[in-house]
Amino acid sequence: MENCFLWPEREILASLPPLLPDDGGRPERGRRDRTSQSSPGLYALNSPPPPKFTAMSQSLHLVSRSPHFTFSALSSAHKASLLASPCRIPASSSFPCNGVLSLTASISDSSSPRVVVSDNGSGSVRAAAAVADSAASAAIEVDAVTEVELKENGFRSTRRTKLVCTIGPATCGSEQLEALAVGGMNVARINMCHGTREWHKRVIERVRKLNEEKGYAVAIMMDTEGSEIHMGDLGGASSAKAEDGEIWTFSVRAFDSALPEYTINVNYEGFAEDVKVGDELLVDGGMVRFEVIEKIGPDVKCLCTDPGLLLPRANLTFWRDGSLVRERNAMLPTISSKDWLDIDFGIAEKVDFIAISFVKSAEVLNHLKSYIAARSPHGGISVIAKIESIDSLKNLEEIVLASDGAMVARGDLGAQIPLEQVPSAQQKIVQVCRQLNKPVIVASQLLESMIEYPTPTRAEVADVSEAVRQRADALMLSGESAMGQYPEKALAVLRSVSVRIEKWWREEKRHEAMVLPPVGSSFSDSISEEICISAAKMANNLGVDALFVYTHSGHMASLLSRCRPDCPIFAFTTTPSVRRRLNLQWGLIPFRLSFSDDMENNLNKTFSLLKARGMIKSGDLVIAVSDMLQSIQVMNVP
Ligand SMILES: Nc1ncnc2c1ncn2[C@@H]1O[C@H](COP(=O)(O)OP(=O)(O)O)[C@@H](O)[C@H]1O
Ligand SMILES: C=C(OP(=O)(O)O)C(=O)O
Ligand SMILES: [K+]
Ligand SMILES: [Mg+2]
Repeated sequence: MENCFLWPEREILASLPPLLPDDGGRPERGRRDRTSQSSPGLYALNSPPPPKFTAMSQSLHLVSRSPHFTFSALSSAHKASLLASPCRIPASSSFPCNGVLSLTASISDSSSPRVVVSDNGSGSVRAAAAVADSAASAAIEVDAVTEVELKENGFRSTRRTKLVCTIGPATCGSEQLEALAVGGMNVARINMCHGTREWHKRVIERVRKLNEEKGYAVAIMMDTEGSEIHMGDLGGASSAKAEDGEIWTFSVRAFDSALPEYTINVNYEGFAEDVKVGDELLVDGGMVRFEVIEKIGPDVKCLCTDPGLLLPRANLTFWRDGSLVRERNAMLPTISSKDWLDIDFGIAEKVDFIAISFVKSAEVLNHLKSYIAARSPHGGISVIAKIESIDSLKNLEEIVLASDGAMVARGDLGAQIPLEQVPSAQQKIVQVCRQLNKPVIVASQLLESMIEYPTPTRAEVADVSEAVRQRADALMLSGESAMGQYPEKALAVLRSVSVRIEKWWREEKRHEAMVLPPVGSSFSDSISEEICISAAKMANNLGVDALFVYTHSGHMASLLSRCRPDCPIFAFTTTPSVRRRLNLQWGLIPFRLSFSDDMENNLNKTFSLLKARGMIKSGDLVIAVSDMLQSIQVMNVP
């Protein structure tokens, strides 16, 4: 028994190179390879399923003849409601006929099986594949980096956790951007708190050009500045050192000429009125601390009590008797007039995501979404709510519900609540997002030391691991990629830690039993949810190689992603912008593909296109779902 534990342990050590641009590790074996698994030790540890393979192929054939198969994929609650009220299925729904009877009828109609369990040699399949082959115009687009990763590692070991990189002076050039794309960046974030719109526009253009010319699908996220209180630009200096015992002046005056020595500009006009003598002033959530000792008109004199480096535009908070002071600054609008101009810029540039800083309630998100909808009718922009204030924690559920996704913005959050409360807040936010089916990004200081050093601390690796283990959709780099010395190395660490922890977690089979409450508002939505939950469960139980989802809006893909299945999810969508936005969601490999309502045709076309590119092979076991036809199909790739 001990050996069984030693073997995989050794494999882990052997395949874990030191901070390793390589995703480390061997390909996880596909379903068919498992039968030839030569090392029984792995299975002794993992305790899954040599017997399952034989049982599985038998049950597949059995299942193909069972008219109840699709039906049993629905939960008993929905079965009951389907039976009780067939007329609730809207006539416009994508069911082939109306209501429940058609569901059973179509299943028992063997010429048009809704549950297709491969009969690989079937002439009709081959003929259809030939048709698909000849339709060479129907090309398929997938991220060039993902394609290489799929081919090299086998698709069961592709990375499920998505990676967001903040672009700054260290990474704004085309070559640096390309290096990040190659390194696995799924989303490039631009922070409107820094730089000019022209600067950001050039970054967007470079990313788009790389996507077009090199076949990447990097999405763009624009992050608003928000109405936070922050310091000015330090008169052009890249930083300033504040030493213990020094007295600095924080002023709301506009200085025409150079800043006087030991003077800091503050962007919030009410600052001098709001602070009181004795308050504690925190720069960047405590990286430097001051005590307010005197107020003289617009100037506030402060004594440095914790020395440190002041960075341009660093965030400021002030505390009284151990609590954050939120006086009039709490009344500042979430979206400032400058933010609205930035949002107009984002809409004009067709960014994929707009992240809103310091969200306090759902109201502002609803307002913004209607603003965007009126100006960008194609609906190509998702709104991400940054959870980084006390108010956003108080109103977490309504905010997440009103958003298209959320960010655990730990930088500012840690300046607004005690640091020791940040981990539980993170866990809660990740969980709420998962339950409400919204993608969630864990951000800030994941690899902070890598701004200066080429290797992360062990504690940072543990922090990244925890976010991956919580199954957050995405991890984000801030200063590490924007202005650090080792942006690519930092990205490589996120990548290798993600892949390693995901694999470990699958092998350990310690999947959390998270209850996924219904999120749909219509009956048709509920059916989609149940189908996805069932398909994901089947995929795990049968050990399938991939889930395929055909989706116009991306919704069905996100429902599958929410289930966090063991196998990757190939998400096919017709729209490039949907494809880019799916890049933020856990486990999804987005493809652009034009497809029809004819699922059999879609599948055959997909199989032949993916086979031609060496991304799947005959015999791979696939489960397919779609938002055109509410069905689950199980088949081997012909
Ligand atoms: N567009 C930019 N131009 C210049 N510096 C930037 C830019 N974006 C980010 N940075 C630098 O990277 C650091 C980390 O980025 P980020 O976390 O997004 O901002 P912040 O520190 O203001 O929260 C910033 O403090 C800033 O020094
Ligand atoms: C991501 C964050 O926001 P920003 O970097 O814009 O301050 C944060 O506060 O953690
Ligand atoms: K910001
Ligand atoms: Mg912030």
